[in-house]
Amino acid sequence: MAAGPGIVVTGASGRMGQMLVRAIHASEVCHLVAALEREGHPWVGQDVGTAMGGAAIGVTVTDDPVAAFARAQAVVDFTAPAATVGFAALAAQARAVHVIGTTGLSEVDLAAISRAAHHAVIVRAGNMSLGLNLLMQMTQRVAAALDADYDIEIVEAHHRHKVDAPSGTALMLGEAAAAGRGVVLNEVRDAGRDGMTGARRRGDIGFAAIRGGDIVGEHDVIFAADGERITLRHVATDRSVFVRGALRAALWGQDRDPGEYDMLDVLGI
Ligand SMILES: NC(=O)C1=CN([C@@H]2O[C@H](COP(=O)(O)OP(=O)(O)OC[C@H]3O[C@@H](n4cnc5c(N)ncnc54)[C@H](OP(=O)(O)O)[C@@H]3O)[C@@H](O)[C@H]2O)C=CC1
Ligand SMILES: O=C(O)C1=N[C@H](C(=O)O)C[C@H](O)C1
Repeated sequence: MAAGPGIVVTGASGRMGQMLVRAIHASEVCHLVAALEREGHPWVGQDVGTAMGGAAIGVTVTDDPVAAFARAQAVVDFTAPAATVGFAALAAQARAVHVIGTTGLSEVDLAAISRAAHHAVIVRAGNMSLGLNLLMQMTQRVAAALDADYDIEIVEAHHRHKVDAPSGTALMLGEAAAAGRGVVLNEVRDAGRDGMTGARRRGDIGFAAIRGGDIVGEHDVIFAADGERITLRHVATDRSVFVRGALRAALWGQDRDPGEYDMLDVLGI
């Protein structure tokens, strides 16, 4: 008899997807009901274990989200914005908990996700690790304690394959800093400096992105004043921290009321 909630992994061939499939297959508190890939993907129709280069695990990769979600209690989704918005509506129809790790979502995407959350539980976070969510709280506290003499800059580094910037995590940290300071991030956000930018505007929150090699995810929040500087730093060295958080969210979301939640809710911090 399979243990715990049944979970669908979307984007099963991706960096996060493959780690999630392995973790759920090895878990004693949940089980894998389906591995989803897009139509035409070479893995569709193969056993997901074999497709990943290992032993068969008895779950065939499918391109049919409706049938997959109908058998699931949770959908764990680290894909791309267009896919995630579609999955949110389908997961809500199936009343499955939708755990969203996908970043790069637009305001329009977020509004669609909020609509889906009227009917089902959605847990969404740009970073699912415990350490980063703690750093977010610290960022808010430090920002609340300091005035705008302390320039806030957020520097993030990721692998060469990452397609969005600033990272979802950097934006979460920016929101936390803005909340601490009592301002609206969109009114003070300064991302992508290049050329004759002029001097830094007092009160802005700046973002800078580094892309290279296999960097998993590194974030610095810098509070720079005349004569001193504070740096809060989180370094992820292994994607397992995100996998752990996502599965914790999938379990936590069972039997909750419909709505939008984040990792602070899940972690209770
Ligand atoms: N919140 C968090 O803690 C974390 C968030 N992330 C985020 O998760 C996302 C995925 O990251 P990562 O695993 O590194 O990326 P990958 O590119 O390795 O994997 C993405 C997967 O999603 C699939 N996919 C993309 N578009 C669609 C679509 N329209 N329909 C169906 N499947 C689709 C891809 O398939 P195909 O190859 O066919 O395109 C691929 O299998 C990113 O947004 C990243 O920022 C990552 C780590 C942690
Ligand atoms: O794309 C990634 O890899 C990651 N994306 C997330 C983000 O955009 O912040 C989380 C993590 O940093 C890894």
